[in-house]
Amino acid sequence: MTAPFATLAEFHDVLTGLPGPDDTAAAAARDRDAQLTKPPGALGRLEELAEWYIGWRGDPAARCNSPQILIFAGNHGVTAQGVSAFPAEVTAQMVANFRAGGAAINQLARLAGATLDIHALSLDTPTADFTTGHAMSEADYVAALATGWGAVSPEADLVVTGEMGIGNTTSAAALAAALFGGDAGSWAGRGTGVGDDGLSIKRRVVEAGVSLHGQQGPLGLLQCLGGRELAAMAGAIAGARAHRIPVILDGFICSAAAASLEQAVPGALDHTVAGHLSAEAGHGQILDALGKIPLLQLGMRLGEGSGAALAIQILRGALACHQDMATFAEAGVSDG
Ligand SMILES: Cc1cc2ncn([C@H]3O[C@H](COP(=O)(O)O)[C@@H](O)[C@H]3O)c2cc1C
Ligand SMILES: O=C(O)c1cccnc1
Repeated sequence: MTAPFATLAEFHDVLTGLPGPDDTAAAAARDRDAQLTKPPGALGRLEELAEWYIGWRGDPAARCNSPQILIFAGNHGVTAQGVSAFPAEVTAQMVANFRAGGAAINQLARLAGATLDIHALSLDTPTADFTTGHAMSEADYVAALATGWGAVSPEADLVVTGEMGIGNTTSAAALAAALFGGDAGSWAGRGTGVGDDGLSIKRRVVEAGVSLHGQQGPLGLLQCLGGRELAAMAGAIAGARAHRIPVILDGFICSAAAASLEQAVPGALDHTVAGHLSAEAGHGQILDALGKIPLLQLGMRLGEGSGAALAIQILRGALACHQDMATFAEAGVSDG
């Protein structure tokens, strides 16, 4: 679908006007849950997950049959400062690997029966180094938001947003630091595995980025400190909501990009859940600030949408129980 915005101001307006959940469908889900053959609350978070999903789909009989995993790839000028354990060429090499089926996300997408769409965003033109200027011009930024928005398939019933971009944990750390405050350097983690020297550089880079751009508003911060793949994830998260498609967020980078939306328009992430808690330092702080409790905690720190892809099965478990369990009346089980 073509994006209904051509400027950042228009994107902000669109974000403000996106639909909310269907309270009637959510109430029907709550009502049915109370009749299912289990003690009240015994399925724990699966119960709220089913109600959340059904509310956003607006359909009491909703199932998750057609998940779509989107991977956006971008390159970062800031890598020249030595912030990653891997060279920038790896971004394009991994895009080729995704297309050939050889990455972790290919295996997890196949298991989930999800479509996997790869969008490489101007890999030959890295963003500008955010310690000296805006990472993206407004035109580049809006184009990336629009790519994300347009990548969402209206036929999907769930979206997972993932990314690939060497250097993007530095970008995400700077964005989170600027959005949430605190000691800027402490938002930097080891990413692909930088040593102590690399981590010191990262901390200084994050501090420099925050001191240069920290006065921007949330969507301006995504332009100044983010990357094309972060902007595209944000655009896809917003675009999914326009179709009433719930979203499972992935790790640190995805959550930082998503947080810009929530800071710009509170409630903008209500149609999302956190798929997992990444091992990257700072992810827990972002999720706490967003009020999101991750579904999984597996010590993963990969990105690519991998943690969120695994969480699809948790959502399916919630919906299978909700839709297919017998009620007390149907099964002839005495209720409490
Ligand atoms: C082979 C390989 C596959 C990956 N898949 C995801 N990432 C992850 O690591 C990168 C971020 O870490 P940093 O900021 O330290 O560069 C991103 O591309 C992210 O998706 C990968 C990284 C590598 C090396
Ligand atoms: O949590 C993530 O998204 C992450 C962490 C480290 C490296 N790449 C991605």
